[in-house]
Amino acid sequence: MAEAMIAGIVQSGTLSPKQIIVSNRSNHNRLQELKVKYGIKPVNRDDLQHEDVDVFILAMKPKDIESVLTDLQPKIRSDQVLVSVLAGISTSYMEEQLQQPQQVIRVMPNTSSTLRESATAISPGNYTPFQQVKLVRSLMESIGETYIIDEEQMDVFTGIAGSGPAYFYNLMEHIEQVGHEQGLSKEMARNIGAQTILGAAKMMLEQEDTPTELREKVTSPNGTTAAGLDALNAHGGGEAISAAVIGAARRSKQLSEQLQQQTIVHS
Ligand SMILES: NC(=O)C1=CN([C@@H]2O[C@H](COP(=O)(O)OP(=O)(O)OC[C@H]3O[C@@H](n4cnc5c(N)ncnc54)[C@H](OP(=O)(O)O)[C@@H]3O)[C@@H](O)[C@H]2O)C=CC1
Ligand SMILES: O=C(O)[C@@H]1CCC=N1
Repeated sequence: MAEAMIAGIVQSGTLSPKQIIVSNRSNHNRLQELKVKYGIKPVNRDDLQHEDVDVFILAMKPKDIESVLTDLQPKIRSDQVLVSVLAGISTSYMEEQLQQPQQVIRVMPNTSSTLRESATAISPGNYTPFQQVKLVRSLMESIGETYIIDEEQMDVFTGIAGSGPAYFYNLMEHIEQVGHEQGLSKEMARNIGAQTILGAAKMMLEQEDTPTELREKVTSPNGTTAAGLDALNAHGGGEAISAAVIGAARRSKQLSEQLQQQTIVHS
């Protein structure tokens, strides 16, 4: 996810690559790869000059957050903003762990950040002034559309937009396969599938019509689309998508609850 954000931010010109300092746990080759590809500044974790950083963007796995915050806590000032992209990690959890009125912002981007087409949610914590929210929002705007939301909506946002690209890629895997089985080259099936998703997405964004109206305009009585939709519904197509969103949102909530329980056990 970090690479997707770096790619989008560098492309946008919002920051120069030299302003982006990238660190990780141990994979030096990966840092060098990012340096060659984007011109960012790689830094070993232990050599990071924390006082020089305006915005920390945390992009490790949720299971690693506790140790990262414990490590950061004595090294950061309360006016430095911590932005977390971690699924299921609440701002209140971060604030508690940091043991001072720390500026934190939770965001949920997606991998389409690479092409500056993310749908990114933003929820500030309790101690984050508006100016910092504005700053982080402008950074997130450089990788796509942004939405400031109540943090309680973050789980479902994650289920739709954070995880969502994978549902469409999964759909495309099926389209590629069935197109190929029915006589198209895989490349042709992939391209026409992707162009069809792109066209439908643009119709949704640029036309006033509801999804239902748009669907009905494609569907001639007793025609091909009706036959396709009947098959889709018979196989639980629509419900499957709802279940995917709910499953991902539930997992986001669960990640948060698990950490909260661990904190109670520790204290
Ligand atoms: N993938 C996605 O589409 C999205 C992911 N997210 C969130 O982004 C986060 C990262 O996911 P993803 O990019 O897939 O995961 P990856 O496993 O690809 O990346 C995790 C990175 O975190 C680094 N890391 C781990 N521990 C530390 C540490 N203590 N200090 C510094 N760096 C550390 C790892 O470094 P090393 O390799 O050296 O161990 C690695 O570079 C997750 O929390 C996820 O919820 C949010 C939105 C979308
Ligand atoms: O699968 C995950 O947990 C992360 C969060 C959203 C997308 N990927």
